[in-house]
Amino acid sequence: MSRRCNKAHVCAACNSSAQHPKPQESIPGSYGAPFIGALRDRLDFFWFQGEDEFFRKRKERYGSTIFRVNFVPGMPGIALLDQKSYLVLYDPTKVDKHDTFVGALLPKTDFTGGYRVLAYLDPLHPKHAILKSFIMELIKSNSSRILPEFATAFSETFNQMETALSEGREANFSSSVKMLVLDFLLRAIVHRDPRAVGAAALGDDGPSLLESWIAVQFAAIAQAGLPPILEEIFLHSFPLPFSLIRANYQRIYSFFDTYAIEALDVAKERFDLERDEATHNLIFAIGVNAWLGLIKLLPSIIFYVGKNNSHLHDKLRGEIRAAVASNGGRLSPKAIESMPLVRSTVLEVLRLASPAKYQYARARKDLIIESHDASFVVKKGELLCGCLSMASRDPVIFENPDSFIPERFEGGDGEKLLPHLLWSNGPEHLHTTSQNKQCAGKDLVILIASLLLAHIFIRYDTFELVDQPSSAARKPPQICFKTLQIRATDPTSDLNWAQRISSISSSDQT
Ligand code: HEM
Ligand SMILES: CC/C=C\C[C@@H](/C=C/C=C\CCCCCCCC(=O)O)OO
Repeated sequence: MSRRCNKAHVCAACNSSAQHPKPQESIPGSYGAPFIGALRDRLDFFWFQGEDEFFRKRKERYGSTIFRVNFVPGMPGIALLDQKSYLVLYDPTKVDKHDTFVGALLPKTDFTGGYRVLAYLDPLHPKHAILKSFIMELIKSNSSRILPEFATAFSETFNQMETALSEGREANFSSSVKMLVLDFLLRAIVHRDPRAVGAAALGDDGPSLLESWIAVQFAAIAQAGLPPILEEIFLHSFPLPFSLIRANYQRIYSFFDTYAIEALDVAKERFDLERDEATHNLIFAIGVNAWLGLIKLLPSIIFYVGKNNSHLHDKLRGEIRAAVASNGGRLSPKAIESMPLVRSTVLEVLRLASPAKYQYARARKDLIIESHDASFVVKKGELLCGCLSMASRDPVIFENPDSFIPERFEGGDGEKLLPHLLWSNGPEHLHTTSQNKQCAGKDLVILIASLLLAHIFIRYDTFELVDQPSSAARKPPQICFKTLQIRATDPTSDLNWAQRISSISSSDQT
């Protein structure tokens, strides 16, 4: 339940109709001396403070959730850290999303076949609606494949997890999720198993090919876990050339060009897209938009549920198994819709750990932007940067903003918070369209994350995670299973529950 503001202003959070405050003289903060200021901020961001402290310290120093600062790799902009100012990023009459997918960082189009792909286009661009509609159509037309293909990929992965644990090896989900998600996406949307024998097969190389293409393309803002001096000199100081990964990208392109036959036919016949442009857009949508987001989100789901095991596991297990049982033992779309705690848990993880941490845009005209207690003038063309992890913890909106509360989004009070859940580049209660920049996979993401939890608590009674070593602070945490407590076989069937559910899901088209 959001708390009432007690400040004199128009606030989206408490909907009061008080007078707008007069815009303050200037936005607090500074960019520092040319080059030096940007370098200092970059070193603070990556090394001396880290992302969270970087913004938290400046918010306290300036006494404002809106301030000027240099964003990595070195672009001056205006940070938006509260839920009120953040909403300007979603107003196409006020902001221009052209070439702001990763702020002012603009990888060469060599990485995407010479095209500026969908994620970099403003909704007013003539190609935006066509390309967005193409991706949305692929998700919609493959909806019947989502549940069975996820069930198969899940089962393959967790058979490996169980084998690793039984042999005393590490059961690293952060690593195995990369193949799980890629297998699932390519089988469901491209209709081709990446490891099926063929001239353009990816084999087991899919994840590493994608990682190399992403790492070089976005090196300037990546954190590779190298020693600071090496990372600063070789990754953050100048753009890396496409030639470093040309051969790898060619393999990815060949796979899609050879096997994405139905998808590329849809591109041509329904949207009149040339094959080459459609292929590069499809690769980016699957490889960056979908795969990169999901391989970060799914381990976070496991981490947050795993670290809160005991009572939450009992409640999730009870809800999931009851929903499946009341749907004829089928993990059907209807069963998924009967899991309010699963959905709320997924939304809470997306609030606390959204994989897309920043949203950028440029002021389309001179603007007044407002926080909960101040307003400022922004000049046309200035870069705005929404810091999602701060806005998602706005204390004006969320009770106990830093706490993981799996029930937070359940029931009537939970529904009232949906306008403040911003992970998909738009409020959760609104919908993706070809005219906005909200995530094309918004509903698919929540379905996939819900399926992960459902399959976990169908196959296992509970699980434990290996504690994170503190020394791994700078690298992304590795989520590893310590135990997977398999559910007892069902006495009424010669199949155990996991096998039953997988077989039913694969044949279940309802
Ligand atoms: C956890 C996973 C995901 C997260 C956190 C996420 C989040 C986002 C965000 C924040 C944006 C807007 C980026 C910007 O313009 O600033 C976006 C755009 C997009 N997402 Fe996702 N997404 C995820 C998964 C997916 C999936 C599974 C798909 C399916 C193909 C997808 C397709 C897209 C596309 C095509 C766009 C560009 C939309 C446009 O430019 O209008 N995403 N996503
Ligand atoms: C991290 C991707 C999360 C969700 C995908 C989403 C939108 C992403 C917006 C910006 C991410 C740009 C890629 C940055 C990669 C940096 C290297 C790394 O962290 O691995 O689209 O659906």
